[in-house]
Amino acid sequence: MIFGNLMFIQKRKLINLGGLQSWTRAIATQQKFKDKVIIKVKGGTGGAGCSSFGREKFVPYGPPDGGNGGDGGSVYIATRPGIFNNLSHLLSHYKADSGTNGKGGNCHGSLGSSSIIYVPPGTIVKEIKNLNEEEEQGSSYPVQWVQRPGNERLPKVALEGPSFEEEAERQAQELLHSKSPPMDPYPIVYSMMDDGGKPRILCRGGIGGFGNVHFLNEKNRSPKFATKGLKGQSKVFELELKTLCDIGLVGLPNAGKSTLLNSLTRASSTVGDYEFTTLQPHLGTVRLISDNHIPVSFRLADIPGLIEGASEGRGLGFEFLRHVERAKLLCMVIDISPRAKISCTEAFQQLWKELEEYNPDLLKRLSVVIANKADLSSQKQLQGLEEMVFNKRRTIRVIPISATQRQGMDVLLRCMADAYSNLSVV
Ligand SMILES: Nc1nc2c(ncn2[C@@H]2O[C@H](COP(=O)(O)OP(=O)(O)OP(=O)(O)O)[C@@H](O)[C@H]2O)c(=O)[nH]1
Repeated sequence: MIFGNLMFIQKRKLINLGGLQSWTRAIATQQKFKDKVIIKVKGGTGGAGCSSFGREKFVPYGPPDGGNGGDGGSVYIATRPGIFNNLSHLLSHYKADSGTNGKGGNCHGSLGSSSIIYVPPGTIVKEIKNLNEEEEQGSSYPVQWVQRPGNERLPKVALEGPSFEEEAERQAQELLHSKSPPMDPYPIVYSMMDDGGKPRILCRGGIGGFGNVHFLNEKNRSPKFATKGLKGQSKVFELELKTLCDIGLVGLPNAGKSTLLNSLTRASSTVGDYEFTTLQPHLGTVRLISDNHIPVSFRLADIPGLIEGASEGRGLGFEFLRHVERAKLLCMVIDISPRAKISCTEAFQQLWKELEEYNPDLLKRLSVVIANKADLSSQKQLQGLEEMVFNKRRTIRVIPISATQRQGMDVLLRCMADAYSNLSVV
């Protein structure tokens, strides 16, 4: 609690530092954005089998009746679109529940409950380490006993063939192989797409132990041992969000990207009359009905402001361009008001140049140029921009809007939906 208060005071102090005011306010209010995380995942351990014998009135030495232990739960991964925008909600460790032990009277233990890790579509999952690789080597399972076989009293007549211990080990291996799950690919690599949330396995739970009833045979009529449950798989995964959004809004700082995102979606990206208000991408989902009465939905991201020299690492530089690469389509947002630091044609040229220098393929994704702050600008400025865009590529549309006054939104949305639908068809 004291630590919490200190943090709060420190933030207040920072905010009052004159020139840094705007920067710190932005930092203080923005959530963490993570696009790459490493997680450790562990399946649950199987419950132990039970060694017990039936006891009833007039039956003092009944048959073995130890139940099996329950299998440990597994850990799965699935997509959940619209809930998570990035990977910041993930923890560093995930573990499924263990199965419970078997009991006498042939009562089997219950299965450990499995867990599912949810990620946004576009996440790439890679297994980078198998923590129980040594134990999994070879074709035999590492069997552990609740009570070691061979401790029981041996029959008076010497038996031929394998010892109790060897026989029990062979039986346990046979049982485990018959219950073993299908082999998973190694290493696991999944590309998590919007596939209706179908879970995929990360770590399987351990197989539950076998009760003593399984070890009853001609030679050993009273097996006083059972197996312990196996450990669950334990692996380390790297998760990376490759596709951030369907449409990315790119533009110079202060162009009005956040304002536009907030007015088109339910997102609440920080808006401020200063540069670099946005330091991390924010996402929102646009849902609309197309002219053909078909519901269309796409994810829109407000990508932090691009500045001259970003392709050489200036400003948010590579960080910014990495996010741009993850958008399927791009829309440039350009401030066409006379208040803008540079003219709209210069801004367009600068953005074009930076994207081209970083990766010329990015320009192929450009479908719309949004001429924002049209409420403050004259027709002449808009015409100048339209001519320049037309000369660069005829297929790019220029749409004048006012994000604050919500003017021109219908045309813009229709244009975005068309571009997105064409992309989906391809
Ligand atoms: N008059 C007018 N002002 C606008 C319009 N859109 C945005 N603004 C203002 O422009 C300023 C910057 O808006 P933001 O949405 O924070 O700009 P941004 O592009 O997200 O800025 P960065 O976070 O620096 O990249 C704010 O003061 C907005 O109110 C508009 O259509 N008309």
